[in-house]
Amino acid sequence: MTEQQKTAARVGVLGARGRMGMEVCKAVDSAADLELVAAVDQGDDLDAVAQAGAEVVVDFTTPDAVMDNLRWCVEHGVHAVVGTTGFTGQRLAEVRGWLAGRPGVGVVIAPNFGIGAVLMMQFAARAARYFESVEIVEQHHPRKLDAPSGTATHTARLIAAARADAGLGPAPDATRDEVAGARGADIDGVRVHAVRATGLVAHQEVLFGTTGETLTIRHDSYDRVSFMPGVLLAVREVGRRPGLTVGLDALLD
Ligand SMILES: NC(=O)c1ccc[n+]([C@@H]2O[C@H](COP(=O)([O-])OP(=O)(O)OC[C@H]3O[C@@H](n4cnc5c(N)ncnc54)[C@H](O)[C@@H]3O)[C@@H](O)[C@H]2O)c1
Ligand SMILES: O=C(O)C1=N[C@H](C(=O)O)CCC1
Repeated sequence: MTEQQKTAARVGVLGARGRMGMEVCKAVDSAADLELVAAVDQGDDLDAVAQAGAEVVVDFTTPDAVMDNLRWCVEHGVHAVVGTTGFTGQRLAEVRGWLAGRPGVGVVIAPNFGIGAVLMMQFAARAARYFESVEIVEQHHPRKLDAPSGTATHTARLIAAARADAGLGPAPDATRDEVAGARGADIDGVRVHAVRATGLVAHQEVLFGTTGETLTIRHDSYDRVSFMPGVLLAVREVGRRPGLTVGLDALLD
């Protein structure tokens, strides 16, 4: 074992055989200051993570699995970086409840670890107050289990909060006859349309409109490697941030 390995942070990956998990294993393996000590997937025993002495766990599993995994991490004093989607306000409150009993443990949950995607969400939140209309179109690969995406849901919530702060009412929409779903999902009053097509990875457009002009903010992840700088940043930072951090914004600043 080299001197560097002795001081490297010990990382476990959950969902290690999945699309994101495999990419995370490669990224951790290639980082001189991190050591991949456990790669766990469905059916494997989580105790392998404890036995390997993991200090940080990265979870890219499924919305059905992630809460049990996260609870296990908090109970075992292991910091967690979570990219898995499906986090409602209720789920976040539950995680905060677990963390209250383990004040030294840090958890970072981010709907999108792409730096460009984080900026796209920030730009959208900043623009929201100036436009009476807004809709989100997210586009992903067809093997994605959830719709709309976690990123689109998070963006819609940020926009809705900014609109409420600015005293904006509902966006104008005269639709009277609708084939179910034609106007997309309603997330806190913001319409979100989900496209699934082979060849796509992860893409999102936020379309704003007001009299005489529109503004489109678009982000594209063409490769899952785009998420890795954000994931590694969170892995390095999570132990210095006890409690729950939602989104990558605080870590970038
Ligand atoms: N935050 C981000 O930047 C970001 C980026 C891409 C994907 N995601 C999200 O990450 C999640 C995974 O995406 P993916 O494309 O890698 O999916 P995937 O289906 O390729 O991988 C999920 C893996 O988790 C495994 N798994 C299921 N239950 C498990 C359990 N209990 N313990 C351990 N492993 C388990 C599956 O067997 C599979 O290998 C999704 O929720 C997706 O939306 C987030
Ligand atoms: O490929 C996925 O699945 C992705 N999920 C996240 C989401 O739902 O927002 C992030 C982008 C990729």
